[in-house]
Amino acid sequence: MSREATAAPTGASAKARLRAIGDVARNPLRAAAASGVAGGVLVLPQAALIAACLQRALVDHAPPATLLPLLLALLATLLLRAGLAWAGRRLADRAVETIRIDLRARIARGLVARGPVWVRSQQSGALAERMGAHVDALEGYFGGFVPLRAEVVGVPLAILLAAFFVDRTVGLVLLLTMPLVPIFMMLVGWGAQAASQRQLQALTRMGGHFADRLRGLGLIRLYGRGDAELQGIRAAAEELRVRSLRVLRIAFLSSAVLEFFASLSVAMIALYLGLSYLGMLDLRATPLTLGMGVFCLLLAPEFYAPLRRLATHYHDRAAALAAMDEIAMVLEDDVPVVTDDGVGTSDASAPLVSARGIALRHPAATHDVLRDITLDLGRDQHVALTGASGDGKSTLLEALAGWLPVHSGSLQRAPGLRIGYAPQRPFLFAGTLRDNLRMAKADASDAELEQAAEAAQVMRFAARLPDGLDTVIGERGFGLSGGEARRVALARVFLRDPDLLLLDEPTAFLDPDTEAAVLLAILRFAKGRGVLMATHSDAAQATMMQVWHVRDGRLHRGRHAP
Ligand SMILES: Nc1ncnc2c1ncn2[C@@H]1O[C@H](COP(=O)(O)OP(=O)(O)OP(=O)(O)O)[C@@H](O)[C@H]1O
Repeated sequence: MSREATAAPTGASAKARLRAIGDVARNPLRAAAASGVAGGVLVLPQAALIAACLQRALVDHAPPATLLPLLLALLATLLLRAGLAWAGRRLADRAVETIRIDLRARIARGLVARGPVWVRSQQSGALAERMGAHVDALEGYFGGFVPLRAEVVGVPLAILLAAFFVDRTVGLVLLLTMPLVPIFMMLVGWGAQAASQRQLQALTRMGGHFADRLRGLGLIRLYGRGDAELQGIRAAAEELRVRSLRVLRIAFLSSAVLEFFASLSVAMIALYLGLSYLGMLDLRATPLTLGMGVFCLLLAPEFYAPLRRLATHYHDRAAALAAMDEIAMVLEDDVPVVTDDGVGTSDASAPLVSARGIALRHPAATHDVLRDITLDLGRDQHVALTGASGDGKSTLLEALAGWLPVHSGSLQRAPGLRIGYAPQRPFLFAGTLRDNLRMAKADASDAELEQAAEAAQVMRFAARLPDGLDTVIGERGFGLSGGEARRVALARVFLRDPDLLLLDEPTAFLDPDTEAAVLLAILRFAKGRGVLMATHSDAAQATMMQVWHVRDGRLHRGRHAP
């Protein structure tokens, strides 16, 4: 039997999750970082070659032809650096694309695993934001920040060593100013993550708000609420603007801090070199040549260049951490899992589903809709489920179908059980009726589709449509009546060839004639299968062997067929 069990949330931090997500593109990310470091270190020969050219041309007065090899080597270095930068960019882009695709797939799997009841409890616009804008918010982190991390360590270290080698004072200035930069960046970064999180939450809220209002546009017009709703959208957009500006302010501040320290230390080096040339400062054992000075001056800004680039991506890290917290809500990792405990039996008399003392509660609700439900449903057991509106019939069907995890107790299903569930509000996609039916069985032949449509009385209305089953219907079944949409859902159940049919008011909205035909089709199809049918219809109840009632949160057994 399969059993529903709740997996403990992993509770992983956003940082650990980001690391795990980056694992799918570990190699391109490493290669991008390596080309960044190589390109950065090449600044040493580049500066050395420029310095040597100037020394020979201006101080040694060497003939121009002798400079040619140096100039060619310089050109080769520049080309190599450009090539490495291009390759690094390509690799980082490829890594970002891989991560994006993988993450979106994981979010989709998370949504599927959480089930339609959970998804229904969320704002669809907010979910779309998590899949769209929030995933895109990781681009700057993986495409910019991550490859730069290695560069920030490797390149300044190489430059520092070279500077010490040429002039100890210059090396010392670089060494002393270096720690100031990360310290200030960290101070700024503390506020950045919280601000990014608030910005993303505002974005989620606005997306959710907007998508909801768009869907209910007809209703908004009907009740003349257009202006009031516009105010709501304006307020959500204003909140987003304020929070985005706060994030930008922090980003600019961190860049300004860095620029300040970088400029200050370059100025200190320039001052030291100038004073040395003028003979006003003498800290060296040997005289300072023009080439040495140029080399140091060229290297000084390059020393801070990776850090400056990292600073521009520093708020990307904060944004990525904030986005990760939002995305984690819909990832697959923390979803209750259905495990197979292997106690099932192929015995035809064994129940298809078996519940022991289950309590059912909707996500975010504070009380159980149903409690202490114990039931077995076997093959050839046909049960009508009745009860007052809102007493929990649909809730029980959703739990048996696996859409709603049980709150407590145990629910077991026979291994490999095929369930056909026709919900009260079936979801129909924009497309042809035929496409909508084929969802239940992708490889169904046209004959199979037509047979299922005929049995579920879909052909009664489809035959009158201009293109029959090839008629295009709108999103959520636009263009079909409530009764017609339910018959499409029933045809899907027939196509699925299930062991257990869970039908939620399949004959609601139908005229007595069509209802009788639908009930007959269900009965014919139900042979050798289990059926639980929620219904308010006396005619539907009369066709079932047993009637179960839900009342006051409990299940009561009723009539048995003779
Ligand atoms: N997503 C949800 N969150 C919180 N409560 C919910 C949610 N969905 C349904 N409920 C509540 O659960 C209770 C049972 O609802 P359910 O749809 O199962 O009733 P029902 O017996 O099928 O009603 P009907 O005959 O009108 O279809 C109702 O009080 C309803 O308000």
